[in-house]
Amino acid sequence: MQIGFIGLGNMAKAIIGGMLKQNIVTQEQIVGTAKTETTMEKMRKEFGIRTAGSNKETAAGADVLILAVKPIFFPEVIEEIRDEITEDKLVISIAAGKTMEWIEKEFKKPVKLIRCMPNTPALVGEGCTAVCVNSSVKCEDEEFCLKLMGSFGKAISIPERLMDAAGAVSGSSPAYVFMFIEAMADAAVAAGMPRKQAYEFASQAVLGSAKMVLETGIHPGELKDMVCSPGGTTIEGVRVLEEKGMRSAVMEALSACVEKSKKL
Ligand SMILES: NC(=O)C1=CN([C@@H]2O[C@H](COP(=O)(O)OP(=O)(O)OC[C@H]3O[C@@H](n4cnc5c(N)ncnc54)[C@H](O)[C@@H]3O)[C@@H](O)[C@H]2O)C=CC1
Ligand SMILES: O=C(O)[C@@H]1CCC=N1
Repeated sequence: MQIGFIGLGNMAKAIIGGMLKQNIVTQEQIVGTAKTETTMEKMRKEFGIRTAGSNKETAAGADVLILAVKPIFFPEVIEEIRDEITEDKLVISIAAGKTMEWIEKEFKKPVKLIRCMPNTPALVGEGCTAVCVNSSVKCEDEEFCLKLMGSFGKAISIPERLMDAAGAVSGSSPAYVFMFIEAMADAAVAAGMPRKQAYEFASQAVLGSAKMVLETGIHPGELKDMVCSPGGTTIEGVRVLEEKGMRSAVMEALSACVEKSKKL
């Protein structure tokens, strides 16, 4: 089984790093291409994977081909590899916004196609990938894809109409969570804490809170109430967050993300 990557940027790196860490595939099974030789050299050094001389070569040698370039480059990449995509090959797109119907039309022929929306926490085995498939994909291909994407976190099948929402709440949301961690750490630094320690506290609090939601099944609102002692310190912060429109800001941000995805 050869896994090909077209595009070796942030997301491909996270997926490759995650797959190798979990021993789901070996370095010898991964081949990829990027725009520049510098990127490919870095990937060979960092992950020990192979790189090919062209996208065509990567596509030709791959049983499973992951398209990991920016959505805007899809037409030129598909044009380049079209002839190499035989009906036995599984093509996985991780691009935001590009529907399976649009991608298949670009290929100008039926393609065994899976659309995924991963996120960068894949790199540390805590990714979350939304998966949907087209009608050419067999049950065992979908199972295989869920296993592959599940090797570096969770993999969840969803209908394609939810892909834009998945992009916001999962694909993009790590960026918003990192901003939240930075902001909390900045406040701790302002209150005198050394920066390194501030990141440690803020990150562990986010990790622990997320675990509580996932593992206890208790509603996030109830978990919040458990932190707010009557007349205590936390509720003062909650009051300020409500006053500054934190929930609304987050909802507006994710809605903007969904809208942008629909336009890609
Ligand atoms: N970064 C993220 O957190 C996530 C990204 N995605 C999707 O993943 C895809 C890639 O995004 P990033 O990794 O963030 O982008 P990036 O800019 O970090 O990487 C893109 C890669 O594509 C390569 N590339 C560009 N044109 C090429 C061509 N003609 N042939 C071969 N390689 C080419 C570049 O050299 C680079 O290695 C996008 O479609 C994005 O929507 C999906 C989920 C999360
Ligand atoms: O910003 C982007 O377009 C990609 C898609 C999801 C996360 N990053």
